[in-house]
Amino acid sequence: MADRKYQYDVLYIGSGHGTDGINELAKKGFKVATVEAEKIGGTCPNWGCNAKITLDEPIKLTREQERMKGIVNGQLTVNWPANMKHKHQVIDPIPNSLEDAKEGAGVDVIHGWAKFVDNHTVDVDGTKYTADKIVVATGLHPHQLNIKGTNLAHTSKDFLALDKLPKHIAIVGAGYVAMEFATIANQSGSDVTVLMHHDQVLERFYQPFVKKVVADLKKRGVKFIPNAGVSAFEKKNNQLFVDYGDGKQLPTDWILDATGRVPNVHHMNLRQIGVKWDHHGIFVNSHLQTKVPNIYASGDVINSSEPKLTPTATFQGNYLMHLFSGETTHGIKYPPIPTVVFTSPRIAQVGITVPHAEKYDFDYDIVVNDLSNDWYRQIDKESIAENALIFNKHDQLVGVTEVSDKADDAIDTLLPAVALHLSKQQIEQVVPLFPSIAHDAWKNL
Ligand SMILES: Cc1cc2nc3c(=O)[nH]c(=O)nc-3n(C[C@H](O)[C@H](O)[C@H](O)COP(=O)(O)OP(=O)(O)OC[C@H]3O[C@@H](n4cnc5c(N)ncnc54)[C@H](O)[C@@H]3O)c2cc1C
Ligand SMILES: NC(=O)c1ccc[n+]([C@@H]2O[C@H](COP(=O)([O-])OP(=O)(O)OC[C@H]3O[C@@H](n4cnc5c(N)ncnc54)[C@H](O)[C@@H]3O)[C@@H](O)[C@H]2O)c1
Repeated sequence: MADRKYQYDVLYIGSGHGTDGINELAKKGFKVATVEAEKIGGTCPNWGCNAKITLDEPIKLTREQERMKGIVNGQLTVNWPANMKHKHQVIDPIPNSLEDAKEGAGVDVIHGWAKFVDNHTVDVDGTKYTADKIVVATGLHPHQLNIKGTNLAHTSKDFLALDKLPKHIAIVGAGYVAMEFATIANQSGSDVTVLMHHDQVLERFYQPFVKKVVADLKKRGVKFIPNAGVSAFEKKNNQLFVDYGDGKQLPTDWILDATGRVPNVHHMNLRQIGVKWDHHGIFVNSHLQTKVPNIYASGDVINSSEPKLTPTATFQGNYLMHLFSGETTHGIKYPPIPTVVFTSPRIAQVGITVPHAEKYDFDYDIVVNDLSNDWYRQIDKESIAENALIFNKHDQLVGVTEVSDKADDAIDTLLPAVALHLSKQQIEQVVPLFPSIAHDAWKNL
């Protein structure tokens, strides 16, 4: 532990998943604090994963009921205000309960905006705190298009707090946020148009699977405009317009700018104290150390090729806890990080991707399975259900991608095989219960 020349052994800026491990560090006897400018817990619980998945639950249910039509009678519809009320009931208590848990573990929770005074001192709204080590875990904020009328557009955070669902929503971008929110809004009764930058949706995902999801959304009335070239947002007589293409205008009631997220690195004096960053985030070495040796970074704010997701942030936060407590001196070594787009059906993947396996086809075998014929998928009539399994030359599963209503669970189930490089013999020793998604997923290996 550090000498007490500083108030804290470790001070974290931010309180999201990039700071996971902080409670354990406190329980190990370290003096630690977290500074949070907004809500305790950061993006994921308050205006990211948890908030979104709460709104998505009724969407999932209506889709399932639709498939079971004639067996389950009636027509389910989503009541948006009730769905939003339920989201508030589930999500709003989270910051307080996280704060209680932190304080219970011995973490000091400081509310306010942190900026560096020097490499051991942080100023929070006029009060100074000193620490031996400081972790910058400040995350990202939504990118805003630099075009005329940009202030007329809203962010993912605004969507997740909409009291009333607009009749028409224009979504700019075709990534995670665009596709998940297009699914939720469309199924809740809104008319949705997606304005794409190029001609690909979810460009980092296996395109044959993405195309199935897009075709399904189109059937449900979502419109996609490729290569839209959005140039301005306007308001005339209470009506909003998106200017795109060559003089075209899309009338709309609400605009969602879903063009990505950018690092929270400004107004903190990072450059002044020597921490280096660019528009992808803060540069760190394999110990998550910035150019200033006692200052570290964790979570989305890091400039890294790892996906900017909660599991990555949690892994980094826990790594720092082990590093600071002397339990490791090694650099961080990432396991395969899974990811899922919560459309309906979902698209999930982990490990080696299909395009990579196709490019290096001498190293890999790709097995594509149409899962819609599996009896287990037939029970709830999944018609879009396919996976691609990627094996290396030792017959070990090294990557999976799946499109289906159960893709998230199926990928999670197969994670140990991918992460631990299980052999065929080891896989035979895993006996999932039956019937289950785990059994269905493991039987194809
Ligand atoms: C709409 C949406 C849906 C998502 N869904 C998923 C999902 O389903 N699954 C998934 O894995 N990931 C999802 N993500 C991504 C996930 O939320 C992030 O990867 C994760 O929250 C990153 O955690 P973090 O701690 O790095 O950053 P954050 O959670 O963003 O925390 C950073 C915190 O730092 C605070 N802060 C910033 N600057 C300062 C300062 N100077 N002083 C004090 N505090 C400061 C901020 O207020 C913020 O609370 C989603 C993201 C969004 C936007
Ligand atoms: N399920 C999940 O895990 C999940 C869900 C939501 C968000 N997230 C996280 O949040 C991040 C941000 O999500 P996102 O959807 O905002 O970003 P994204 O990077 O997934 O997608 C951004 C989209 O905006 C488009 N775009 C970029 N510049 C544009 C421009 N000038 N005009 C029009 N379109 C433009 C891109 O082509 C892309 O389609 C994700 O990368 C991910 O890390 C994760």
